[in-house]
Amino acid sequence: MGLILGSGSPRRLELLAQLGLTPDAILPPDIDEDPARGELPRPYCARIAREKAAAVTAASDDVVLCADTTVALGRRILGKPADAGEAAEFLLALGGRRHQVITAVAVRRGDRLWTREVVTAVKMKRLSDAELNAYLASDEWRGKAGGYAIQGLGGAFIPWISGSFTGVVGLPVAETAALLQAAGYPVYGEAS
Ligand SMILES: Cc1cn([C@H]2C[C@H](O)[C@@H](COP(=O)(O)OP(=O)(O)OP(=O)(O)O)O2)c(=O)[nH]c1=O
Repeated sequence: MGLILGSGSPRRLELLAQLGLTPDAILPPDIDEDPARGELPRPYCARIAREKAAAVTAASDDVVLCADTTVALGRRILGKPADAGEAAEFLLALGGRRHQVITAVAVRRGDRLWTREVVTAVKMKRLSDAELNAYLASDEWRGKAGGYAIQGLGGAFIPWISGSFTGVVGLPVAETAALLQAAGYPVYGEAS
């Protein structure tokens, strides 16, 4: 039985390492991540994680781990900003308010699938022009849902969260360990 990380996110690889796990292969899936018209953030995030898991080619006994992180501002889905202008728009919309960060995890073994959605409430302070400009110049917004990363410079804008810190970063480790165990993967060395 091999562990396949179906993700190109370096954060997910690091968070897996936090559990003491190293994947046997890293196979980032290539799927269309556009939301459907009117699709709400949580079902969208769960759907994308499932589609990622389905898109990874693996042997029937391999365990495939995929996830998707979506920032939700009310009913609005904030994906990865296309450019600095969009990142600025997201950060101005998020500042001074609470939003939700959803990470859906999907574990597949053969045709069996185990999934969890982890929702974390996050408060971002209202950003001054200097803070916004410094953050845009840092490039840390690139490739991050909602245009920020709590684990970097962006952490200075987050005075409060309620939920899973590792979920916000991209892979909630407690739930991931439970899903891998449910799929029979020996997280703590035990076979099943
Ligand atoms: C909100 C937030 C998101 N992110 C990142 C995690 C994810 O990598 C990214 C959301 O994009 P995803 O589409 O979830 O993942 P990805 O494209 O990086 O990788 P893959 O689809 O191959 O698994 O945003 C942070 O690193 N910190 C944060 O605080």
